Amino acid sequence: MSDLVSILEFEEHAYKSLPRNVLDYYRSGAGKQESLKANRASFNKFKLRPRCLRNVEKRDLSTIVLGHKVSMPVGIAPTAMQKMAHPQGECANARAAQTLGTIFTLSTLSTSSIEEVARAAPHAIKWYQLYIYKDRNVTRDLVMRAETAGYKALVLTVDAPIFGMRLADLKNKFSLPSHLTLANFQGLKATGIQNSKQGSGLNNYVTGLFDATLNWEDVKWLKSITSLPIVLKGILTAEDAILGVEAGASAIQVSNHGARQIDGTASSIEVLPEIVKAVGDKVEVYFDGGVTDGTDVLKAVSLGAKMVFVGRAALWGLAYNGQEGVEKILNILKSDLSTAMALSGFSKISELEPNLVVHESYYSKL
Ligand SMILES: Cc1cc2nc3c(=O)[nH]c(=O)nc-3n(C[C@H](O)[C@H](O)[C@H](O)COP(=O)(O)O)c2cc1C
Ligand SMILES: CCCCCCC(=O)C(=O)O
Repeated sequence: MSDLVSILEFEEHAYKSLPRNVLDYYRSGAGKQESLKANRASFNKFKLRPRCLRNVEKRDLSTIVLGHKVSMPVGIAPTAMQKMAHPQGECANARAAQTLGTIFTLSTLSTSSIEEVARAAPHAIKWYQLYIYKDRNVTRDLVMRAETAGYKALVLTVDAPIFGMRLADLKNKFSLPSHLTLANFQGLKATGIQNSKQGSGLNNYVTGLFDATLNWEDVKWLKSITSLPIVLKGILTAEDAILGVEAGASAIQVSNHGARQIDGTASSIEVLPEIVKAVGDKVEVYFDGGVTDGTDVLKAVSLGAKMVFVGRAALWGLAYNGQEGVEKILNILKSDLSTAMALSGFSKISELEPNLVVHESYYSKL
């Protein structure tokens, strides 16, 4: 059992143990990384208004997401190429989600295949994150494979028509190590991702294969080829959230992609209230970005997020010691959330309300 007690300690450990090009790929944001800093720092702009004397002895953190019961409103966001963190990569991460009874989202750019992950964690609630390829037959095939393997939702990432400006990756000529592959594409050449001669190998790959013409018609097309619910991930405005609902999305994931796409956006937590106000009565709203403890989760859920996802935190757990490390970070978030709920006067997730959280400006206006 590790003696690490917080996500930040797992992060510190990963900073010391991962090879530099891998660490830089995982930790970096785009551009000057202002949004990256804001994702974490902005949680402190929202203050809790804890209530007292409300019998919080027994607490239930479970909730229902797209019809599936999860043990807590914290799940795992898609992150690419997890075998760079640990040899068991996505399979270990998914098994940890299975142990904790929560959602694991598999990236299109995974180093374990759709089917391998399904076999490794048959009882986990698995969602499949989709990037749309220029060749729609490639995309259609991924969707069919995810359906057949028992994934319960498609998470369409909509904030990545092209690659963000990630300076460390450019400098490092980031490449996927030669012993690893993008496991969903065994038959396809992973154009440019390995052994990059110039710039980020991932950027070279994305520029060659991803479809920058992507638009709202493609969401309708996706809906026409699948019976799975569609989650739109990467929405940052009420306008797009409304278009998403009109296009048939079942849920909206508020996210700035861990601040890796465009720098200069507001933090995810600052954006959340706008999206909840626009579509929160029509579809489920999820959240990711900068979560490192239970009070972050408590604030996001109180502001209307049905589910909160962590990206980097799970990678730091994976880098520490695979499945066990991810279980540890999920358990930390769970017990931290339980404590934060008790100390705020709440026993059930469904009781959490916007009134528990105020923007810091509230106190200066009194
Ligand atoms: C190393 C890394 C790889 C990522 N890969 C993907 C991906 O393949 N697909 C995707 O939709 N989002 C991807 N994301 C974004 C995450 O799903 C999520 O939005 C973000 O990590 C949340 O912020 P956090 O890392 O602060 O928790 C990635 C993020 C990181 C850090
Ligand atoms: C067009 C963006 C593709 C990035 C692929 C992996 C990812 O989402 C990330 O590194 O972030």
